[in-house]
Formats: sequence, structure tokens, C-alpha cells
Amino acid sequence: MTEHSKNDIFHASSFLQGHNAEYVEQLYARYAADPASVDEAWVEFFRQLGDGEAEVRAEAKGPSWARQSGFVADELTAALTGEWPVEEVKDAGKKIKAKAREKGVEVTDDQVKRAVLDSIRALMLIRAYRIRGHLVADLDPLGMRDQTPHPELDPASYGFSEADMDRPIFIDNVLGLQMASMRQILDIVKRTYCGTFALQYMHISDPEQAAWLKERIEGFGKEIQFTREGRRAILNKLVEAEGFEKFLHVKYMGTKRFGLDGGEALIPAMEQIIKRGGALGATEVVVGMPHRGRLSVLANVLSKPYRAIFNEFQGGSFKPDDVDGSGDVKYHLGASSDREFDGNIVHLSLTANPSHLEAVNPVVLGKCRAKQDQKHDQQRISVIPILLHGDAAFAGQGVVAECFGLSGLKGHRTGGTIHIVVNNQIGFTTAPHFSRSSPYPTDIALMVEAPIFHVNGDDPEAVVHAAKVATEFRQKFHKDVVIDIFCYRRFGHNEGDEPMFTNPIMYNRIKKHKTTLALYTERLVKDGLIPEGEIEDMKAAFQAHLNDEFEAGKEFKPNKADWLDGRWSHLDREGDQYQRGQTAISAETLEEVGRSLVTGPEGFPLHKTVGRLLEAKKQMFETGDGFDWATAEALAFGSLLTEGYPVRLAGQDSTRGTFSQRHSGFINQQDEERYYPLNHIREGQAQYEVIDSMLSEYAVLGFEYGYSLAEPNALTLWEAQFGDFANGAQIMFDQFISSGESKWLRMSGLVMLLPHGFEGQGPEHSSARLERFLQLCGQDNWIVANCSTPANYFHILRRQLHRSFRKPLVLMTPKSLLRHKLCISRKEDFIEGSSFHRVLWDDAQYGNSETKLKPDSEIKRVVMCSGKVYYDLLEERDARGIDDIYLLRVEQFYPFPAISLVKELERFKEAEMVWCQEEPKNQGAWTFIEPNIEWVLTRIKARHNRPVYAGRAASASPATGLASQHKAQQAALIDEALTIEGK
Ligand SMILES: Cc1ncc(C[n+]2csc(CCOP(=O)(O)OP(=O)(O)O)c2C)c(N)n1
Ligand SMILES: [Mg+2]
Repeated sequence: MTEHSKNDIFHASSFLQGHNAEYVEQLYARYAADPASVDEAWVEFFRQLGDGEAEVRAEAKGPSWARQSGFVADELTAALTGEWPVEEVKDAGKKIKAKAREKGVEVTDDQVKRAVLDSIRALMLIRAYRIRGHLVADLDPLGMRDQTPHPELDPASYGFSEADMDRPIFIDNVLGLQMASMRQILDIVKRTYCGTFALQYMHISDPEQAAWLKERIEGFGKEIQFTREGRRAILNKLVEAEGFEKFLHVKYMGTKRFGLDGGEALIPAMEQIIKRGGALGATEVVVGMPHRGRLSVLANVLSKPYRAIFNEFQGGSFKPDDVDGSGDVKYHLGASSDREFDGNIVHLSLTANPSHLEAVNPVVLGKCRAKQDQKHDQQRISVIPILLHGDAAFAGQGVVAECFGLSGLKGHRTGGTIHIVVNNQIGFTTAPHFSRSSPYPTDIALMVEAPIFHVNGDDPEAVVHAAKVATEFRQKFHKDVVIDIFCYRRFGHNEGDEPMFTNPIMYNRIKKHKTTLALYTERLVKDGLIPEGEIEDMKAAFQAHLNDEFEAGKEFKPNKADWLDGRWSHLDREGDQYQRGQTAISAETLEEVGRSLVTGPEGFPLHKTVGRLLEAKKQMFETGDGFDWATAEALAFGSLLTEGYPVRLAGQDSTRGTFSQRHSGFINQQDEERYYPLNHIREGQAQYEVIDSMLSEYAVLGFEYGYSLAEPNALTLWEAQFGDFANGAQIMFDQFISSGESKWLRMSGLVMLLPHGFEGQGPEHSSARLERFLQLCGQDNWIVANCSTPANYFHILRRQLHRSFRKPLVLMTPKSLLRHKLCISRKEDFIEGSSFHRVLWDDAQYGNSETKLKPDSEIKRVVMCSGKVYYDLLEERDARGIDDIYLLRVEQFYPFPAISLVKELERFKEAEMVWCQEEPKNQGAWTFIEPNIEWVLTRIKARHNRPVYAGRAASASPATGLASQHKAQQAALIDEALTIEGK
């Protein structure tokens, strides 16, 4: 083939993707004129016609493409395989004619050509429907969607006029038929792809998945069919969904409930997922959802008693009176229950969430992952996550994309989420063309090649069918699926809102539009399934039931808060925050963990530097001294593992550690296999999982928080690459981690490791914004700490699991201290007799410093500080030979160690009190700690009853980017802290 013709074909192929019929003509003409020059062109051509991307990419040669595309002429196939000498190809027409003649039919050249063209064009049209049929499908109950006919779906674009509609066309079993007329073909593809059920799947490159979906919906006998009972069940659910909202509308007119009116088909769809999921191995479903329809889901899917909901409307609480907690509005609350379908029991839970749309998604996924891990379910079919979304939020909130990003990753996958978009075609007051750039709100799901079922919410059977196929797909392929329920919102955004201000055209239509239930009833009456009038009895019976529940709601009292059930039953929410917990380990355990840390498998090809690190570690264990930060961490992890507590650490590059300090997986330098020493401590130990996470903070932190909500008996940690980046996950800190227990009575023992410290790396690699976390402290909601020794880090980690309650731990972690010669601990600091210290004494007091301090009564100044700056102060004080300044470290900021400080500062009643920090004055601990220290000083009646500040001046940015400026500032603040005026 000449270069010239290759180019031609290349261009022609790209035309073909636009289904350019002219190209077909050209190719045919070229073939007829000179078969030898176009044999490869045919190959290209068939490739273009192949069903699905996979075939396009397949390396198989011509015949398979030809067959898959349903091409007609055996002769052409043979030509491509070389079974036929190419010269004979031009006789193909003659052969066809001869074959026809044998059957007594005379066929002209034109007829041969037309038959070939018909086949090719028909297949092109069928493929176009598979790809784009959904664009013109009957999805919008309001009929407002742009329905401009699409040229690729128009038979005329392929040369078929009305006169060509009825002759038979060979389509080689595509659509399940050997032959079909264009009229029949159109009928089938329109019913399959353009009805009230429209599957978008041609973006899926996995051939098995695409073929499964196609098989499931395409061809004869694949129409949506429900049994009588199935249809009645749908009707019943619609009666409940509509009746519940109507009841609330009457009883609590104008009270916010974010009604589902217009999207009622959601309820039978969820039922179907639970039912089908249960039949396919699920025993648990975890749901996350926004405000819209939440009360209906609680009542009609999770079976929360109607009376409990009515009681909340009447001002009642969701929790017993004797339980503390600030509570939350009723449309944010979680719930759980067991449902049974066909003998399969499925436990359902709805995760509590804040207003922040979509923020709950990663939390739900983390919970599911924990539950799957507890069931040792590698396939992840036993627990299904369902996430519900509004159309505007799904398109707009970035965390949605982040969660799709997590969906296929080893450390974060959950076997596929079933997403349901309640696509009411509006977000508050904003119409879709203002709120997204893509045709559908679901287009974000294309990124993971999830199948997307677009369905018309006024055809509940289509919706339930989609739910069924979606669930089957998820259980089979363990992958995300999306159901996009096109519907509408009958009233305003909430019940006090007037939609006519902003959307009069839509709302004028809605006013005239019958409800989903009314339309479905008409359909069932028409089909003779229910007698006319019966629906009124059904509705009345349901309203009567609600009335009884309403009365019962007046007296309803929640008798039990459920936060300490199951895996939490050994815990106590009111535990004393001063508990130390048994955090020391035995010398034997220390040795045992140590052995695993320094030994890889025989002959394991380690990186040279890692080998040296292991040698250094060996030294630590041999001498019982010099334990560094990373080793202390590994000791904490390892000892917990031996006690049966799994450890799960996720963060960017966490296996190695951002600062090359952790190396908790040994990497085989030949094949990159990973060996995790912490998983080889002893038989029967718990598992260590370290995850190099996706480059996200928001979703990954949310996921780990979710994990910790479902698993109190594991150490779950999230690590920021640098503490600064944690602010990308601010919603998680504000809305969930700091306040979740108070709002929703849900404890979490999550640990957040945030590298922090001013080492001259510039504005973005210095500060973890300690001040933000301190500002959120209240009601013992979490622990905020900044440890300065490896051993204290070890103890605070272990303490997470060795107290009778769980609290999130926000930990500033070091960078330069990872390798600081003074930042080391000794064996005694880990074993019996040791524990966590909220405040730490001056090293001179331990004899760890060259300075011999004067007696307490002669100490002139106490410099209090936290974290890395302590070592700067220590080194400088010792260098200057100062002996009347005492350095006191605050290791835990919150809960504030008031009792410990009273005890320590009482020793220095006459001394000046200084708070020294590296952070600018408007940042760091200063504004938090100043009043706290003042309280302590007043309490002990100290001479100086307010602390003095020594640190950087207030600043817009956390740190300077100029190394010289950093040095000067750092030297100045140390000097300020260590200089006593008038001395
Ligand atoms: C992150 C966030 N931004 C803004 C809001 C305020 N808000 C609440 S509902 C809503 C509209 C949501 O529209 P959509 O997602 O389509 O759900 P619908 O209410 O239509 O069911 C907005 C903007 C919010 N709750 N969360
Ligand atoms: Mg909406």
C-alpha cells in the first residue's frame, strides 16, 4: 500500500467516525477499481465498524473485525485472511451473483452493491444509537429537555430514505437478528436506547463489561417487564412516598423538610437495590445522601418509625434526654435498621452528614471499607455503598470526582458505589445551563467508565429496572454505577421557598403535571392490574396509618442512643480525658517488634541506604538507646499489631514517608515487590496496611474518618504530605472530625499526622496551621498535640486504643526532628513504667543537658514552648551557658493540661513566664494558650500572672520564603526568649 493511500484511509477513517456515508461510497468505488491497493483499507474500515473500543484496539486481523461488525460478504472476509488471492476479490460480486443464481434469483451489480452498503450503513446507524441514543431519549417528565434530532441518529444521514425502510438488510445477529428492515432496526434501537430507560455505556473500554451491559438490554425479549406483584410493590412504595410528603405538607406547612415530591421513584429504586443486592450476597448497605427526600428515605426505606420523625417535627430530640450532645437538624441525622427481602436480611445504615453537599461521600466509603475488612471480604460484595446526589451538587462538588478517583485504588476501593442522582433539573434556584458545562450532571462518572442509567422518573418501572441492572453490574464487576433519575421538584427548594421568582416556565409546567403516582396508577388501571378507585382506598389507608403514628409521635421518647453498640460496646463515651491508658510495652515486645523491623526475607535486594538505616536501627535495639522518631512510630504500630489491633495508615507517599524516614515497606530493587516487616512480627498478629494514597486530602481524610467510625479497634491514621495541605480537607475537620461526636454521637479515634515546623522551607512547607485546630477545640471534642520526643509520640499513638473512649487526635509531626541528634528516646521510655506526658520537663532536669540548672527558686524565667523550637532553645541556652531559664514543653494542647501545668509552674512562682513559638503571633498556639496559661498562673498566685510572647510578629503568610530572613527571624525569637532584660 502506498503512503498516499494510507493517508487517504486515515483521513477517511476519521470521517467515518462521523458516519460519513460518502466515505463508504468512496471506499466501495476504490475497492471495485483496484482491490490490491485497498485491502488494508478494508481492514481499517472494519475496525471502524467494530462493536466497542476493545475491538478497535484488538490485534486480531480482518476476519474477526468483519464478523463482529456483521459484515455480509464471506468473500471479502476471505480476501482479508489471504484465503483468497487478492486478484480474485474483484470477482466477489460475481460470486454473490452466482450464489444467488443457484437459488434461482437474478441479482444485478447494483443490487450487490446496495446490499453491501445497506449492511454497512445499518451497522453504523445501530452503533450510533448505542453511543448517542440517550441524547434523544424520553427522559424528562416535564418534556423540557432539548430534543433536537441528532443527525447521527437519522437514517437519512446514512442514505436511507422512506423508500428504503422495508427491504431486508443482513445484520448478522446484531440486535439478535440475521436480517431486519431499517424500519425494524429503528424500532428496536429506539425502544432500547431512546425510551424512558437509556443506558450510556459505549465509553466502557472493558469488553466484558460492555458486552454484559449490551446483552442485558439489547435485542428481543429484553424489554422491561415486571410481574403483577412487582408492579404492585412499586405502586405501594409510591403510595408511601407521595403520601408521606403530603402528610407532612398538611401537618407542618412551611416547615423545612426538603420534600421528595416529584422524585418519588427514588423510593422503589432503593428498595430494588437492597432486594437485588441481598439476593446477590450483600448483607449490609451503607447509604449517604443529601437533604432531598431524606425523611422519606429514613421512613420508607430505613423503616425509621414515622412517630419518631413526627416527634422530631414537634421539637423532640433524636436522643434520650440524659445524653449530651448538641444535636443536629432532622434532615441530617443518620439511622440504621435491618430489612428482610425474600429471606435475605440486609442491615441498612444512613450516615449522618452536614449541610455541605457531597461531603459525606468519602465518609460512607470509608465505613464500607472497614465493614468489608471486618468481614474479610476481598470481593467486596457483602457491603454495598449507595450514594444519593442532587444534580447540581453532583456536577459541582469536587469531592465527587475525588471519590471516583478512589474507587479503583487498592487501598481505598469498596467494590463499586451505586450512585443515584435525583436529577430534578434544578439546584436551589439555578437551572442546569447555569450550573454545569456538561450535557448531564453525571458526566463526571465517565472518568472511571462507569455505566450510566438515565431514566425517566415518571416511569417507575424504568427506574426500578435500572436499579436492578445497576446492582447486578456492581455485584458482578465490583465497579461504580450511576442511576440518573430525571425528575422534577414539585415545590420550592424548601417548603418556604417560591420557585416562581426564578423558574416560572418550569413551574408553570409542574403545576399542570400529574404526580408520578397518578400517572402510574392510570397505567396500571389501563393494564387492568388494579380496579379504578382502589388507589383511593390505598391512599386513605396509608393516611390513616400516618395519623395514628402522628398521635403516637406526641408521646414518643427515644429510649436508647445507639452509638455504643456492637464493636463499640466495650467503650464509654463519658471516659475521663485524664486517663493515661496502658501504653508502655514489655521489653520482650520491644525486642520482638525490633527484630521484625530490621530483618527482611533472606537475600532480599534492599536499596543500599535502606540497608544502612536497618543497621542503624539494629544499633538502637542493641544499645537500648538512640531511638528515633520513625522507629518509635514503628514500635507503636508493631506493638498494637501484636495486641490484635490492626493499623491502617493512608497518606501521600506514606510507605516510604515524605521525608524518607519511614520505609515501612521494603522495596525489592529488582521487581519492586513490597515486603512489610510489620506484617511479619508473629503468627496471628493483626494486619498493617500502609497506603500511598491518591493525591487528595479531602476525600482521603474523609475516607479514613469513615473507616474510624466503623472500626474502633484499629489504629486508623491519615498523614498529610505537609501539614499545610490539610486545609484542602477543611470541611472534614470542621464538619465531621471536630464536631461529629457532639452532633451525631459518633466517636472516632482517627489520628491525623500533620508535618509542621519552621525550617526555612517557605510559606507552604512550614505550618500545619496549628491555630485552626486549636480554635475548634471545645467540650473535649478532640486531642491536639505536638510531641517533641519519639517516646511521647509512641505513647500518644498507643493511647488512642488504650483508653475507654475514642477521640480524634490531631498531631503536629516533625520534619527536621526526624533526624535531630537530641530528638531521641531510650528503651526505658517505652517499657514498663513509662507513659505519655502532657507536659515535658527541661532536659537538664533529666541530666540530658550540659547545663546544670539552678534550684527552682532561683529560676528567673520559664520559657514554655512546644515541638521543634524546644531544641533550638535548648541548644542556644546551653551554648550560652544560661542556668536560670527553665524550658517547659507543652506536648498536648488540648484537652489543655491545666492540672499538670499547675503542678509544674507552682515550682517557679517567682519566675517570668514566656510563651515562645516559631509561628507568627496571629498563628500557632499563642491566642489559644495565652488565656489558658493565665488561668494557671492566677490559680497558683504567681508573681507574673500573664505570659509574655516571644516569637515572630503577626504575618499574612505563615513563613518567609527567603532563607536568610528565616534564619534572622528564628535567631531573633530564640534570643528574645532567652534574654532577660536588665541582666
Ligand atoms: C457545599 C454546599 N454549598 C451550598 C449549599 C447550599 N445548598 C443547599 S441545597 C442546594 C442546591 C442543591 O441542588 P441539587 O444538588 O440539585 O439538589 P436538590 O436540592 O435539587 O435536590 C444548595 C446550593 C450546600 N448545602 N452545600
Ligand atoms: Mg437538583
